[in-house]
Amino acid sequence: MEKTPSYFVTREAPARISAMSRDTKLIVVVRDPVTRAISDYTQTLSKKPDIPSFESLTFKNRTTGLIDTSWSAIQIGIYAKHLDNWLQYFPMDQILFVSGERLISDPAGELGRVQDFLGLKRIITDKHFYFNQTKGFPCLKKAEGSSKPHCLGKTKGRTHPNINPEVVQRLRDFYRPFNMKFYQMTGHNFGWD
Ligand SMILES: Nc1ncnc2c1ncn2[C@@H]1O[C@H](COP(=O)(O)OS(=O)(=O)O)[C@@H](OP(=O)(O)O)[C@H]1O
Repeated sequence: MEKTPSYFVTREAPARISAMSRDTKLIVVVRDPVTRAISDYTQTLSKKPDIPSFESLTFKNRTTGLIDTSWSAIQIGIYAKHLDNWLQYFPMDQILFVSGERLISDPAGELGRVQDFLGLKRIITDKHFYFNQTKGFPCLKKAEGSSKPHCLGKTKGRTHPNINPEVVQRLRDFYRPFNMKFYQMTGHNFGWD
């Protein structure tokens, strides 16, 4: 498996994948774009501790509240815009949007949707997961080819920095219309607003 959020937001990706096979099934994990942006920033911060604050990168102009939509952490969360681009090449029924929130609260349920979408028998169920209190996330009871439990690594599920609540609110307001459009396009309310 090869995965990166870059595919979803790269303009040329749908045409290229369609040229390989028009029957490709596409799976995209989406989460609240505000949390996503903070998660993205947290990842960059872990590699480059000297970067400016989240708050200062968010705005083109802090006084007017103008958001810097060219900052990739913010740009990636404008899901409706990216989906528009994919729909030029693929029908909606070839794209599955997995809820990042439900992947944590109900991993078996969300993987059930993935298995159905791929036309697979539902092999992965509730029985395969347990909630690991230390990790704070669901983990596999048995990893593939092993009898031991397995959680994702340290780079998944990092603690996010505290962000100024006014900045978070401004971002919520910014994303709301794009989220609404995304819910309409997918026929699914992800519950971010
Ligand atoms: N079971 C389980 N364990 C740990 N983490 C989990 C799990 N399910 C979902 N997540 C969320 O996955 C987020 C990181 O995955 P990504 O796909 O964004 O990582 S990456 O972009 O490929 O590096 C990661 O985001 P952060 O919390 O911001 O680190 C998690 O919230």
